[in-house]
Amino acid sequence: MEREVQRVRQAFLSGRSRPLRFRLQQLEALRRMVQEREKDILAAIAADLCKSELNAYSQEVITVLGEIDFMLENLPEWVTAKPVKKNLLTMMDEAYIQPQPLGVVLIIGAWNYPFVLIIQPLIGAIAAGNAVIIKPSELSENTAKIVAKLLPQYLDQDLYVVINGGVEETTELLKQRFDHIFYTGNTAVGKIVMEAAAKHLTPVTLELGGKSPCYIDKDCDLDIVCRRITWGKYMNCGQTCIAPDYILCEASLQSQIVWKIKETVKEFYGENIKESPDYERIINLRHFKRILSLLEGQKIALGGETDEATRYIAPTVLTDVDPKTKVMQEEIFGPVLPIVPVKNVDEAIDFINEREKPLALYVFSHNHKLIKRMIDETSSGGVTGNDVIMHFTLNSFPFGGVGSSGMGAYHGKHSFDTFSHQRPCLLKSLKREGANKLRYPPNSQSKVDWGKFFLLKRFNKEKLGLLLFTFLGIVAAVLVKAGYY
Ligand SMILES: NC(=O)c1ccc[n+]([C@@H]2O[C@H](COP(=O)([O-])OP(=O)(O)OC[C@H]3O[C@@H](n4cnc5c(N)ncnc54)[C@H](O)[C@@H]3O)[C@@H](O)[C@H]2O)c1
Ligand SMILES: CCCCCCCCCCCCCCCC=O
Repeated sequence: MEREVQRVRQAFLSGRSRPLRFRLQQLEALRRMVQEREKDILAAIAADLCKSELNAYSQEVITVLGEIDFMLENLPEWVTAKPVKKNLLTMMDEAYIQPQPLGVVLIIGAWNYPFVLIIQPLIGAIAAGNAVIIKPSELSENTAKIVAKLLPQYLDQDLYVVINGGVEETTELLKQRFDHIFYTGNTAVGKIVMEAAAKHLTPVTLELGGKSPCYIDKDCDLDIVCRRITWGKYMNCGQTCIAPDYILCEASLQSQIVWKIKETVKEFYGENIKESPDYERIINLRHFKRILSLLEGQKIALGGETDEATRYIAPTVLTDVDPKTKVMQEEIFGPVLPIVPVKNVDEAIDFINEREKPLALYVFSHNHKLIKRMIDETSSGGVTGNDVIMHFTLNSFPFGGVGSSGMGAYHGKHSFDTFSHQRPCLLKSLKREGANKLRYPPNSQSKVDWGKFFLLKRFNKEKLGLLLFTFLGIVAAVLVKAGYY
């Protein structure tokens, strides 16, 4: 492992990942890979998650292709040095910020969207000029294998390396020194990653999870609300980091919500959900059993049917859920939707604020002021009003969590920034030494007064007179030199 990381570091130190032309060429090669090997990639995702190729394409490949196009279009502008405002002490100098690559980056992916969750950060890391080691999730083994097979056929083989394996390999990998670690997965492992990173003072981006609430106000169109929630909750069989985890609403709305979700489930997946190409399965038996255990003692208002052999769990809704029960203590990450009755929006806000900060928050209402209030008085990684999931699709947004749902963010320019160091560069001349005397010892009150003037723009009357006098002297000298006198 150590030798592998060394090999990637040597490739980075060769400097070839830095030129803009190289980065663009690698991103174009990555796009070619996705387009030419689309069938293989879709088949691998399908095998891992029992997902139709159409769904794999629209949930993963579209995002990847959109991100590459966006980078190719904007990267030439992002890599350029940006001049900054100067103060009176540096007004004659060159001052700019130069984004530079961090070095060797480790990307650790999760299994639930196994392709996009490693390739989207990879795009950002390449765009910023880094070398990258990618560790796909071992739970989505087909995607892990195809990525390890394809990447070396299209990208620089020493700069971008895939290492496959399980907990043992990841643990070994985390002992090495990286310049940044980008981890996607659960919060418990996030802590392990951060602890390992701390040993080398390596900065981390942690894309974690949590329970994303969904508040439904009584002033809204319940047909539309339930259609949108059904889409976001049962997509990928509920195994989406930003899926609505639970609903908060007035108790009287529950029966209508259940009825409308039931109708929508029928509309989306047909009478026989098991036969639907649009309904996925739980990733493995451990997660299947974990989700089933969340149903114990609950009032099942819809669904609840399961099949262990195929790891099928029907779209399920629970009503009158007690917040103290297990289903409300951990992220569900499956097709189970609890409804927790609250009296009003005040109680909903308190409910959210008494818990860990979620990755996403959803609010449904005709009342724009209520949505704004919910945003102002709570905290979450991202928010979508009157819909779910959709903020993920906008690459002008930073995507990430806050508090226990994560730290740092990516997508579009935010990925470029995450994998770059914003290096301040000040270029002075070796001339004009007279002006520098001000900061050299021995110090004096007069020097401090001039320092206050130059840096804080604060001056006393005496200094103002002197300054005016100096200024008039300079003007007179210029006029004399120009031949006016
Ligand atoms: N914020 C996001 O963008 C995002 C996206 C997807 C999933 N998630 C979250 O991830 C969670 C689901 O993913 P998961 O954690 O089950 O995925 P997972 O089991 O695939 O684990 C994620 C990665 O961590 C590694 N890992 C697991 N145990 C480890 C250990 N003990 N030491 C070191 N590395 C270890 C795995 O090899 C894998 O690469 C959910 O909480 C979900 O909300 C977040
Ligand atoms: C054919 C129509 C395209 C619709 C686009 C909808 C995109 C949904 C993307 C969902 C991906 C969510 C990934 C979240 C990562 C965390 O788990």
